[in-house]
Amino acid sequence: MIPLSDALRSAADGIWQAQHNHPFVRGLGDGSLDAAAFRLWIRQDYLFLIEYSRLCALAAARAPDLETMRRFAELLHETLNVEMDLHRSYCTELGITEAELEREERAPTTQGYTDFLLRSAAVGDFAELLAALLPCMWGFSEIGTRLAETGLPQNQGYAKWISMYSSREFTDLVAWLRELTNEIGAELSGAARERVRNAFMISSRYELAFWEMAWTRQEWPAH
Ligand SMILES: Cc1ncc(CN)c(N)n1
Repeated sequence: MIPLSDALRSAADGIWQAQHNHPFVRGLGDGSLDAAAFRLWIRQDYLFLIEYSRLCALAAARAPDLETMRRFAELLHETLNVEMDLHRSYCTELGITEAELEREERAPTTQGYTDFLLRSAAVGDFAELLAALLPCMWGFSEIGTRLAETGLPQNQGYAKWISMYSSREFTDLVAWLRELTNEIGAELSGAARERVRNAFMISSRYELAFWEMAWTRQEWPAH
């Protein structure tokens, strides 16, 4: 039987291709992305990563064995310290202050996506949690790798973004997550496989919606 991660990637191919073709992603790749769209993305993604860290912590807590627990603890550490550090350094460069970040509220897409991820972790089984998390890691890795293959843009900030998500560490984490998904997938019944597929599709749609949110600058009036 086809490994579960390949089956999921294939089911979501249309959504993933739309991400590769999205003007925000293309603009990162060729350096033409409007700085205002990137600023909005950074602020919202910082809020996303706080909730995503909770998801990694829940994944560690619900992991079926010690090795998986250790790997999710590592992913949590990487997210809180490496990935969020990158965002903090962008904020400094772009003149976004800590106070501004603290005032930032989750836009509906960020809210919907993070609520979905944490709901999957709270009421789904471990396989659903994993399927909801997988597009977050794999999608960024695939995008970063493809953009790196076409050469880094002149814009240093966007080049740094691409280097982070195409890095060896990030690619290795995705390879491990895919392996874990394939192992767990081999044991799943038909109904459980369907729930896993649903979770993967929903996260993939939210990934696409997240680029769109930043591209169309879905900002909300401060109250
Ligand atoms: C929305 C989103 N999805 C995934 C990633 C990669 N951790 C991210 N930074 N932001």
